[in-house]
Amino acid sequence: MSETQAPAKPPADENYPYDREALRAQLRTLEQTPGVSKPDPILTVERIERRFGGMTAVNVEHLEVQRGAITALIGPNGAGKTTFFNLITGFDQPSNAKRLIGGGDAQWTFNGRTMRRTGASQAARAGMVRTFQLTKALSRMTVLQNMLIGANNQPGENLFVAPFKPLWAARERENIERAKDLLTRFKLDAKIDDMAGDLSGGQKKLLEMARALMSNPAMIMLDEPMAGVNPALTQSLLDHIQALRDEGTTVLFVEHDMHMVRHISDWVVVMAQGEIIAEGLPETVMTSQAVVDAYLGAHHDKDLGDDEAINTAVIRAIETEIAEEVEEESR
Ligand SMILES: Nc1ncnc2c1ncn2[C@@H]1O[C@H](COP(=O)(O)OP(=O)(O)OP(=O)(O)O)[C@@H](O)[C@H]1O
Repeated sequence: MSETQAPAKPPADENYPYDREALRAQLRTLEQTPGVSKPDPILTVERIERRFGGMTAVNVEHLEVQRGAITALIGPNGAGKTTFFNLITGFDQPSNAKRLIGGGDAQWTFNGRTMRRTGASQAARAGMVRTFQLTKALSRMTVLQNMLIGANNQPGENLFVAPFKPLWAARERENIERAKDLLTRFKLDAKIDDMAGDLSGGQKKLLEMARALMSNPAMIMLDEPMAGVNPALTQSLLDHIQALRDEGTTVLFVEHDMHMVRHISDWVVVMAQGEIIAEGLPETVMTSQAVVDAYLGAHHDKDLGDDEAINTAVIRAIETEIAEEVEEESR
């Protein structure tokens, strides 16, 4: 699909009015408290827990993600954001998962479908795909081969289709066409036959995003899309994310870059020590006392070394915000 072509709406969202301002106006009326109900949630999470030994990495009581919005999930290092992503997309299982005998009561509903112990490929088929903090482009495969892995109607996966060449050949052609359209859109078409390992860090991020879109998901979950991306590609990534939302894809992303969070998100969810501690509009939530305490509290007894540079930037961003707010109030 070229940038000028009308985008195909995901079928799951055909009734959603993709009007950003109307959506934002709706969100502005919501109470800014953890677990607040959304007008039209695509994802609703109930009581999901993940413990590693004696440590609770995730303990989310209730969270709703608004359909058609860009929601940022932020929080200090170790807050549980990636683990939460892993649980929701079936890359990990909750410690309180429902089992036949015993087990807990973790449950989440995606697009009207109840998920409990769903595997990653089932989650992707349900319309929920994710990217990873460290890009997972398969470096010894070409860019096109990487894209084809992202298609969820791979002919070889289906035992009934695989023996019938005309059927799978048609699907293969369809997938290649879609891959080419997406690569054009992400300006990677010239690299189609290159090895993925030869792409720059930023291009690998774009490839991962493009690959995730091969299955035309209703929701894309991006884990730190900006990490390691050079400034030249930053704007292009931001534009792509906004374009996805404008086409009706729900976006949930984890990010440490506060500029990006403020710039593109419609709603912000804040995690600390595994729990959702705040939710709200990007312009206000980051100045809430609970959020400031979570960021500063997580590090008050710690020497911030070089490897904590990202985190330090987050803290600085929040401190600047507070200073600006105090200055404004004193005027
Ligand atoms: N496989 C694992 N085994 C043991 N502990 C784990 C495992 N995965 C995550 N943890 C721990 O769970 C907690 C939450 O980690 P997680 O990576 O989800 O946080 P995060 O908010 O994504 O952090 P960051 O912003 O640094 O990526 C951390 O204390 C981490 O050390």
